[in-house]
Amino acid sequence: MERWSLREFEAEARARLDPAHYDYFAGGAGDEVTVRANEAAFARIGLLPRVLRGAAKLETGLTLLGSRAAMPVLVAPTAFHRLADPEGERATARAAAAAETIMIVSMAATVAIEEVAAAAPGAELWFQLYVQPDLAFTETVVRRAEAAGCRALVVTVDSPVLGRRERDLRNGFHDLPEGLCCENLRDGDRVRPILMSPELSWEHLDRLREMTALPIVVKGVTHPGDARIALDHDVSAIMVSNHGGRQLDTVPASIDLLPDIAAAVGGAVPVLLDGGIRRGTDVLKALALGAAAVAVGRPVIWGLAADGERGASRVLGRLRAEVEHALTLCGCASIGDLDPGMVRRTC
Ligand SMILES: Cc1cc2nc3c(=O)[nH]c(=O)nc-3n(C[C@H](O)[C@H](O)[C@H](O)COP(=O)(O)O)c2cc1C
Ligand SMILES: O=C(O)C(=O)c1ccccc1
Repeated sequence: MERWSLREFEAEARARLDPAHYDYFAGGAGDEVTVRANEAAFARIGLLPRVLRGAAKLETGLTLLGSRAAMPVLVAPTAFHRLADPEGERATARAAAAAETIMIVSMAATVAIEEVAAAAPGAELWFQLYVQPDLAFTETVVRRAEAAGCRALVVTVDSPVLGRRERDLRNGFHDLPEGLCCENLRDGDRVRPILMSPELSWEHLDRLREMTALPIVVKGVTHPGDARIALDHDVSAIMVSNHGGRQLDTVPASIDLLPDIAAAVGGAVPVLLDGGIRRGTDVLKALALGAAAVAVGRPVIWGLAADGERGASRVLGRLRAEVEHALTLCGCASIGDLDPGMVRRTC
């Protein structure tokens, strides 16, 4: 099958995946209003290219919290990669290393963080954490991530409880198949369940701040007021995200939330964004509106399910090529040349 765009990988992945697993990856909460909004919102924003700027040499690289990335597109943390490919997160990490970008490894990975790091020596890895009510156990997970060489902690804060995903309920999908588990949750001879806790508060973030010297990224901020509070808690970056529409349904598209959050943060820390990025032009729109970089979730899974490590590599490579092409067409020599004046709301 020809794969000219990220969307074509989804069709191939769907044909190969167990339908219940496809639904788990693709689906979201409630009526999936937010899932659809994330992608649709990009189509309502236009790009205004600048001309005759003599931008010959292109530079798409950046440094984020001390990690180098060759493009402003990171791999978002997504769970259960071994449902998509037997190599699972090892394959994804190798693909991220080949694309010279950062992979945020999910706490719910089906390969242990140490093994992911060992499988992809060149990869820049960050670790996504759900703070567990048992802070001592949380600390053991943090220590593992540090020892494996992860360079930042991405703390997901949009999940005081898991979103209600009706596709999963309909399919009866609630457990990993025999032989797969969340390897980062091993505790002696058992594997703990990942707990979502409505009791989590900024105090837990402060405890985490004392626990580790790693930069902390808060993932799942949608309200500008929370972005301001996060700055008072010494976070190193803020990630605007509605969890790909999988938590609270009807949260607006993340790209539509970005301008207010970028204004609230005022450049104090980098603002990252995920949700609905499917094209290089989407990346440019997010950067023009104030994001330092974006992350992609589902497209990487579709690449992995379609063709393993090679598929994930191709997804990231295609996005990089699209970013370069769109930047050139916009008259930009680097991502720093993008500004809010280059985007226009079209409806
Ligand atoms: C199948 C799947 C699993 C996910 N698992 C996690 C997770 O373990 N931790 C987390 O913080 N976010 C998780 N997310 C959310 C992603 O990090 C990201 O916010 C979202 O996928 C971005 O939207 P996109 O898929 O449109 O790119 C998951 C998303 C998907 C689709
Ligand atoms: O499915 C998800 O979106 C997710 O974040 C998650 C949370 C806990 C375990 C597995 C996945």
